[in-house]
Amino acid sequence: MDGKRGRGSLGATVMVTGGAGYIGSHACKALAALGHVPVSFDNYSTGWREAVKYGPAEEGDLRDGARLAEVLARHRPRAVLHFAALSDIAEAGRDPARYWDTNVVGTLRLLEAMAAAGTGQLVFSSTCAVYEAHDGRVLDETCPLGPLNAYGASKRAAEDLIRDTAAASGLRHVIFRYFNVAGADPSAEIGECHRPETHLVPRALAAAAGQGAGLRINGTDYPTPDGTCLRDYVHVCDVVAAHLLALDHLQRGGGPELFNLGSGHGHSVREVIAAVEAATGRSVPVEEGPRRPGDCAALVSGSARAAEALGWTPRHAALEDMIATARAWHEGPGYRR
Ligand SMILES: NC(=O)c1ccc[n+]([C@@H]2O[C@H](COP(=O)([O-])OP(=O)(O)OC[C@H]3O[C@@H](n4cnc5c(N)ncnc54)[C@H](O)[C@@H]3O)[C@@H](O)[C@H]2O)c1
Ligand SMILES: O=c1ccn([C@@H]2O[C@H](COP(=O)(O)OP(=O)(O)O[C@H]3O[C@H](CO)[C@@H](O)[C@H](O)[C@H]3O)[C@@H](O)[C@H]2O)c(=O)[nH]1
Repeated sequence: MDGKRGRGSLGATVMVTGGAGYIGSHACKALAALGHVPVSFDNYSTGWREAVKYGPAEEGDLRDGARLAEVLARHRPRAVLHFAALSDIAEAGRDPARYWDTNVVGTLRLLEAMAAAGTGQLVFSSTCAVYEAHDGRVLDETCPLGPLNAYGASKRAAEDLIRDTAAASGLRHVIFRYFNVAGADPSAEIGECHRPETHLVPRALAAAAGQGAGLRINGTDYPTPDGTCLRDYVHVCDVVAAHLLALDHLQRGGGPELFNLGSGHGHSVREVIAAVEAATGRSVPVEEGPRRPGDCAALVSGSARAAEALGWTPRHAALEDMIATARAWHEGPGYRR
């Protein structure tokens, strides 16, 4: 995995909240490959125990301040990568309180515990769902905030909480707003697996493999070239590489930063389906359904700021690369069927 772009000093302990999840497990693998010790902190609500295999596993809930304090005191990490969250856009619309509880209250508990333990570096996973809908326009970090949905609202609140806390305490932090993360570890050791799965790429792969009832396209009447939503897909290994660069930035004494992470290209739902069909040689059975609440027509990233400040460029920006690695994971022995 090419997380080796960010080097930093060897042997640092880094706490990874959500280390059993999709992106967090890839971060743990990349950290361990560089000689760091990734301590996963996870309650396994959407993640998997067997994905925690690159460092110590600490079971715990973000909202449990005493448990966080105990884990931070024992491992004394140099930094925290904070991935743990709930992130199902449709579910957030149905049950916003649960999202604010985990994503905002959980982040507050983490910040309190870090302050008490003297852990002074944080990298936070935010989302492009914090932006206002600007259909067709490339979104950079200066674009007005919406947010687009209740999930985005909880992430925006968590961002504000981090910024206010940092201003008062000197906590050094980097906030990343990811676009749509896709793909898998090229060795197919780990990958994306949620139950239920809501994300387009794994759902299309499952449909191509004849698993489940086929794929519903959420809306075909958007003002886009083929009527379906355009999203900016970014490879999970590129996202992780940016986190390693952020850790270097913080370790060098770098100040607070906010960066989008995307590949800079919009792909429609129909294009993703066609790419899955091309990769698998199988057709994806689809039905056309209504729009999904909380969606907008287009979300495409401008990531110039991360390139300039961190030297980050996506190395796997081609959709085919994301689908090939996701497919290898989906069809390989590690996938949970
Ligand atoms: N996947 C994407 O496309 C995407 C895009 C933008 C932002 N993000 C953000 O990136 C982060 C990681 O996303 P992911 O796709 O890996 O999600 P995921 O669901 O695979 O991983 C989240 C992990 O957090 C854990 N978790 C949830 N609530 C917890 C709690 N209260 N205490 C402890 N652990 C808890 C889960 O068990 C899981 O292992 C999230 O913050 C998400 O909002 C993801
Ligand atoms: O069965 C499906 C699944 C998805 N979609 C559509 O495909 C697009 C991508 O959806 P999905 O893969 O579910 O990702 P998002 O819901 O956009 O959410 C991801 O991307 C967001 C940024 O856009 C992040 O904020 C979230 O954390 C992350 O989960 C959207 O237009 C969906 O409506 C379908 O049409 N059918």
